[in-house]
Amino acid sequence: MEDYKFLFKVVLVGNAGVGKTCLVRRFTQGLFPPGQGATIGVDFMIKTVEVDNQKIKLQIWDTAGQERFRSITQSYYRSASALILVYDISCQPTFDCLPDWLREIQEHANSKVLKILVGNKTDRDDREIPQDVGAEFAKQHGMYFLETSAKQADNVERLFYDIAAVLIEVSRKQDSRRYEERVQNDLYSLQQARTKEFTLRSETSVLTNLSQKTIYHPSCCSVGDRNHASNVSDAHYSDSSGPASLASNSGNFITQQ
Ligand SMILES: Nc1nc2c(ncn2[C@@H]2O[C@H](COP(=O)(O)OP(=O)(O)OP(=O)(O)O)[C@@H](O)[C@H]2O)c(=O)[nH]1
Repeated sequence: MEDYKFLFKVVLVGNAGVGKTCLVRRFTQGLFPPGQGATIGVDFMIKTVEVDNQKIKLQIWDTAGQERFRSITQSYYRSASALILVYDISCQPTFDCLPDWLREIQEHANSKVLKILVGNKTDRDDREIPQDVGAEFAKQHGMYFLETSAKQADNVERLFYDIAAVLIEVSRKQDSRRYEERVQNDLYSLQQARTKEFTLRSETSVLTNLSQKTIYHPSCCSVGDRNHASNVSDAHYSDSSGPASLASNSGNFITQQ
């Protein structure tokens, strides 16, 4: 049986030809495939990594960038833990399309999905999008940012390991939030139960006091003036809400020590 502590689904999206498949194959198989053909629909690969001595299984979904597959690929966004949005640093149109991709993501992915912007093909010397422009775009849209080269294996391992590390952190926080909520709920129930028990006990003790030891003094009497005291059975109070409102009655109720 495979032992792993976490399983995360990571989905790559972005224009056709930006290098999504090459990034996945570089990471999972350690190679840069020559003459990589276009992806048809979706493809997936699995790689188990180790972060903080824990085995993490990454299920990596490589989607086709071509428009005609869009309705198929969109359906894979929903259950993704992380979405990697890739553009080609040497191809301006792939960067210009990013807002459209973000709209797609917003429409079809979970609102809490981890989003990572990747500028691929840094090995090329015909760069069209400066690094700081990519970084600024990522910042504006609450995304992590990294530039990579699938060809030269630059930052590819780092990309997936960083994602795994962040997802573990997010998952731990969710676990501890869930744990805190559970503790809060338990504490609340306990408190409710205690309050109920306490109210019952105080009601019982007030009633016991009333029936056994409490004497009534009209408000003109001084406390302890036993000459005016009568047994509780003579005490009258008009508030039908019972023992809890006794203290506010005009007469003084004094408990004999
Ligand atoms: N120079 C360079 N070329 C790359 C790099 N990554 C991918 N390529 C090339 O870019 C082309 C497209 O790569 P793919 O990985 O098929 O691109 P894709 O984004 O998966 O494309 P679709 O499957 O059509 O969506 C191929 O010719 C790759 O050899 C890179 O880091 N550097």
